[in-house]
Amino acid sequence: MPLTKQRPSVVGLAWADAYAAARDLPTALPPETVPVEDSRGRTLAEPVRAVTPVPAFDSAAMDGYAVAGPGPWTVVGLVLAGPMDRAGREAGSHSMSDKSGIEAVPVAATAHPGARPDTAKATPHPGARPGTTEAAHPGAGPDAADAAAPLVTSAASAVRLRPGTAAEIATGAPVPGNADAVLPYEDCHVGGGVVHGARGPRSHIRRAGDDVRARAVIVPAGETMTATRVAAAVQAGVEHVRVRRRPTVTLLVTGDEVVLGGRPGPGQVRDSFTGIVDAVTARAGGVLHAVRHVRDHPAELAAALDTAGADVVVVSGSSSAGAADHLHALLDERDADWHVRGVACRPGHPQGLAARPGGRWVVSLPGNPYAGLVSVLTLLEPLLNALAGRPPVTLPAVPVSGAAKLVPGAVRIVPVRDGMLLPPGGSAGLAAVAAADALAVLPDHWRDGDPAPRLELP
Ligand SMILES: Nc1nc2c(c(=O)[nH]1)N[C@H]1C(S)=C(S)[C@@H](COP(=O)(O)OP(=O)(O)OC[C@H]3O[C@@H](n4cnc5c(N)ncnc54)[C@H](O)[C@@H]3O)O[C@H]1N2
Ligand code: MOO
Repeated sequence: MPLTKQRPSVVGLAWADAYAAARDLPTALPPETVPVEDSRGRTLAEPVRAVTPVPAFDSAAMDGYAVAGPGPWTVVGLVLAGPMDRAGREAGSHSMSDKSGIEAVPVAATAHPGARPDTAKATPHPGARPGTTEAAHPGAGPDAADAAAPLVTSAASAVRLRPGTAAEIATGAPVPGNADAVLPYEDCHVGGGVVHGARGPRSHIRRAGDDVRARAVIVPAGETMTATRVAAAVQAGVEHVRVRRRPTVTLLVTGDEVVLGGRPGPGQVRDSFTGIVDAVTARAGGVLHAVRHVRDHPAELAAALDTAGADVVVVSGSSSAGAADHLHALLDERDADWHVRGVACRPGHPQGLAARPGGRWVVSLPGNPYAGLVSVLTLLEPLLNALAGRPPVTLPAVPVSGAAKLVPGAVRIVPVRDGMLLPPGGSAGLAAVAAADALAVLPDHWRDGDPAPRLELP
């Protein structure tokens, strides 16, 4: 850069105003519908509502016996977890006779091995209290498999137990209609096909809709989907969600001296920005579509700007006043609307944010790597958050300790670790910030121990 030009001074928009402009000016991209399984990291344009209640049906919370009326209870069958029509479809079905204690029930023609407690071997259930169980639960022995058909079904929602009867039941299986409770194996004992025990204070029945009612909001609009939220939505029968379109980013890496890969030769430097822009773009809900190297020639940069075809074009280098810095002139020629053109901060003051006609954005990063990182966090991240439809972020103010050389009329942005200032590096190096867990934005009135806005490092 020509040495005759004026020395750079820290002038420009206040840092907090620059951050707020990037965060508040853009409007969210339009919504689209995607399968819920693909929605992780996407921002909701509409709330996710339960399609089905959770649980979807009354189900057993414990392995044991579903009982109806006062005890003791004669065991009349076995209810397993599974598709509601599984037993009938797989094994053929018929109605249980009135003697069974169960009314109008489609049941399987073949018994589950060991389903009848009175034919089961006298082996205690592993979880049962010692001495309380004299007969076994399902799977007790092959002799039982040959026995006459008992109720073996998962269609228990259609099943109604008569008072004084019980159905052995698995956790998660649908509870027969008018069952009052499930007695866990541990709280009862079985002899001669009869369950003895007393109901405790809890029914051990999960009622349909206990967790979530149909149509209830599971995740509100504006929230970002996570793996946990996807799982909650899937559990409630959700198949598709309305999310904001992801903002797309193209990174134009300018500079004849910059190489995108390999070991730099004499006079060359290795690009520092691709990984940082990729990580922050993903964190903000966007997607880095393309990275292009652009030589220091105005026509080449002009062509790259005009063909980028992304919602946001990030240009590294070319932010300043040097003979090879063409970005500002090119954007002025293209009627760009500069919202930020220089920020009162150190490092990173030459950064900028412009809107091009047609709703596309340009973020200008200073070429010095630490300065560029500051600008990624000051302008690019809040811009992408807003385009992705995320709610505006108020940066946390976290106490910072140590000594810093403050900048009158501007902020100094410094690496911190566990709230302690680290020895500062220059604006061109990244080693100092590599030791940090965040950046602190120190105003010129900051004092040791004062809180300062915290920028999370990618
Ligand atoms: N006369 C003035 N000179 C400078 C000013 C000023 O206001 N007046 N500002 C200084 C500040 S502050 C910064 S920051 C830089 C900004 O420079 P540019 O954005 O124009 O970038 P370049 O001049 O192309 O490069 C600066 C420096 O960064 C290296 N660089 C560039 N791209 C990359 C990359 N992708 N990866 C790693 N390093 C990169 C480049 O090699 C240079 O060393 O201007 C000051 N000068
Ligand atoms: O601000 Mo420059 O961004 O000092 O290196």
